[in-house]
Amino acid sequence: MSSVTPDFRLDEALLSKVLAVLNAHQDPYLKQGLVDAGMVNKLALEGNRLQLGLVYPYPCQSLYRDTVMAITNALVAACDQIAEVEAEIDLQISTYSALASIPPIPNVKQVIAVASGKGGVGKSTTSVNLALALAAEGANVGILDADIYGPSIPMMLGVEDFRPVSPDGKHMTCANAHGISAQSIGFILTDDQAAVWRGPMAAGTLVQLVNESLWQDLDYLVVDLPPGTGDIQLTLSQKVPVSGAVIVTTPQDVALADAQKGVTMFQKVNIPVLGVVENMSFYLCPECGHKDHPFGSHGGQRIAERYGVPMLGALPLNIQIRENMDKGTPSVVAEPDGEIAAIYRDLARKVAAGLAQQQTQTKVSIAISDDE
Ligand SMILES: Nc1ncnc2c1ncn2[C@@H]1O[C@H](COP(=O)(O)OP(=O)(O)OP(=O)(O)O)[C@@H](O)[C@H]1O
Repeated sequence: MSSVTPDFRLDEALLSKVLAVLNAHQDPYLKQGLVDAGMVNKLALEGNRLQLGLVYPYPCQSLYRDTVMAITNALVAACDQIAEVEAEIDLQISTYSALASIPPIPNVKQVIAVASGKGGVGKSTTSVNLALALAAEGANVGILDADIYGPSIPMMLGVEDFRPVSPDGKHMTCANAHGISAQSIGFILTDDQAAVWRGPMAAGTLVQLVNESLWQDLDYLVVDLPPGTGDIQLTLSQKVPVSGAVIVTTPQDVALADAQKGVTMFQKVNIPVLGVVENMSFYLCPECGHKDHPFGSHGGQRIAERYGVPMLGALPLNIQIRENMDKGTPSVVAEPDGEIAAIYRDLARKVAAGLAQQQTQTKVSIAISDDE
């Protein structure tokens, strides 16, 4: 997956042993050994310390430490010459659009469209938490609120008062919230003004918002589409260089029927569907811990199976998700170590791993010796 030429400075016998150990370590999201995934780009021995360079094509920095620990233990056990491992980990994400005919957005490597067939299923909630989870895993992220008839992202990110300015008379600044950039039609228009727009006008304005915002070197731009599978969604998917789409649904039959339309819409325009998120999937009674399925069960899984796309995750119906949103601090930042944040981060890693790319962003150095 990495385009970097590997720099291996070990003698042949040690090199083959080390590569075998590294390839026996499966990346949980790419489902490949580290060597087969093209992630090993540097190997050198200094005394009994192995210097290891790893390149990730998707953000997962919360897993780095455990990965390095597991690799270190395996290498130390298998190779007498190695007593410790010093790992340097890069994140490289490359520019990619599913439709080669659409030029890339300046400063944006990949665009993830988040869609739902039906309104109110939690599409914006998912978009915001997905964007924040990608950022928490080490990526530079922006979010575009394209939900023209109900722009809720300014409120969800606690930046309702932001008003864009245009330093060059051509582009608009974005809001910064919890470490991500955000742009919304809600920063510019009142709800009443946007609600009366007809499809073509709305779609045109949204394409303008995508292209004329001052994005700052984004790895991912998450686009929160309006609900439905009509003209706006179609125009956006044909005019914006989308890399992949995520479909949000609840387990209810009516939502599922609409979600299926969403999957087929993207498949028709050759945009890969990265998977389905089932929101409000279950309810855990805070008193007795009983798990209930108020909207039915396994609907998202059925859609995923029918269309051959991954099931990305299931979020509970949980009052804290709504309360955190209403306060402008989504669960991923309000309770970063909580169970909800963990589900969103897993979802983010699955989405990003599904997109597969490269370009150096961050460098993290972790050194673990065998006496830890
Ligand atoms: N898993 C959840 N548990 C509890 N409340 C949730 C959950 N997901 C979303 N909500 C709440 O449900 C409401 C609708 O969510 P959201 O605005 O994300 O839906 P949407 O699909 O984007 O809606 P629209 O179609 O209007 O754009 C919000 O008040 C949100 O806080």
